[in-house]
Amino acid sequence: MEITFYKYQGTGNDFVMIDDRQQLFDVTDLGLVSKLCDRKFGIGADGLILIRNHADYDFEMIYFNADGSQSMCGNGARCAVAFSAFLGIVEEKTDFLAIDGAHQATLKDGLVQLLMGEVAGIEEKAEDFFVNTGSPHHIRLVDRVKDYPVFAEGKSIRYDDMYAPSGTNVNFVEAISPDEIFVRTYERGVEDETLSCGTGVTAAALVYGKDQPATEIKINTLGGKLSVKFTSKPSGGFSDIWLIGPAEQVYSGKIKV
Ligand SMILES: N[C@@H](CCC[C@H](N)C(=O)O)C(=O)O
Repeated sequence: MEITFYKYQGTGNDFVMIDDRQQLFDVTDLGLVSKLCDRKFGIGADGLILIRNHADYDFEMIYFNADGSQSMCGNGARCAVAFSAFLGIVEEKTDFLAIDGAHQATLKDGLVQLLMGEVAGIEEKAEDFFVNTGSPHHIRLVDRVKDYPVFAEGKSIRYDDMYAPSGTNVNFVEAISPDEIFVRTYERGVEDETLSCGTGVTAAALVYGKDQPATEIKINTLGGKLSVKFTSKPSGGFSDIWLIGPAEQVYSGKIKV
């Protein structure tokens, strides 16, 4: 059998995208997901996304990490919006469904603005923080993040007993100015540092932004620039959280499986 795929990237977080409106992809075949995401034996990607029809939404995004596990993916969702526009399913605005619920998004000139789910609050974890932005994120503020041992420290926190059994993603954040940060992320399910993580930078922006007057934080990642806008609630939670950044088709092809 051959599968037609499209490869997308959003600030270097890369995804195999499949138009699965015919529902031909076996979502229980996690070995196939891992194989397609394998950088040596498959196409190679941080994750795989299926676009399916949904009765109440423009489309449904089904996201898998490279190891076949599932969670919400912010950069993947931005790429799914761009891919759905490419397929002619949506134009400049969309309402779609993901694993964590309904999302709105707009697409203009290759830039996708994605409305994230509301965040109930930020948990303190000793000197660090934990936020769920659709996926779980541990946040640590550090100096000189470019020199930080992201893989070693990220892996150790990801597997710490406090997050067992499901684990967490881990973000290391350096303050650049009152409205700008640099974020590096160790991703659960990829089990490595990725060039950018959308739900991760969103969590980092909320943790950093809660102590700043700014309501929009500019984000630098190894894969490019994003920004996050939000409204703080008196309860300590956040609403109207927008993740903004580019999403691009890189190539398309067919793979024998
Ligand atoms: N890269 C994603 C996050 C994907 C999910 C994560 N690895 C998890 O399992 O929680 C993003 O852009 O948000």
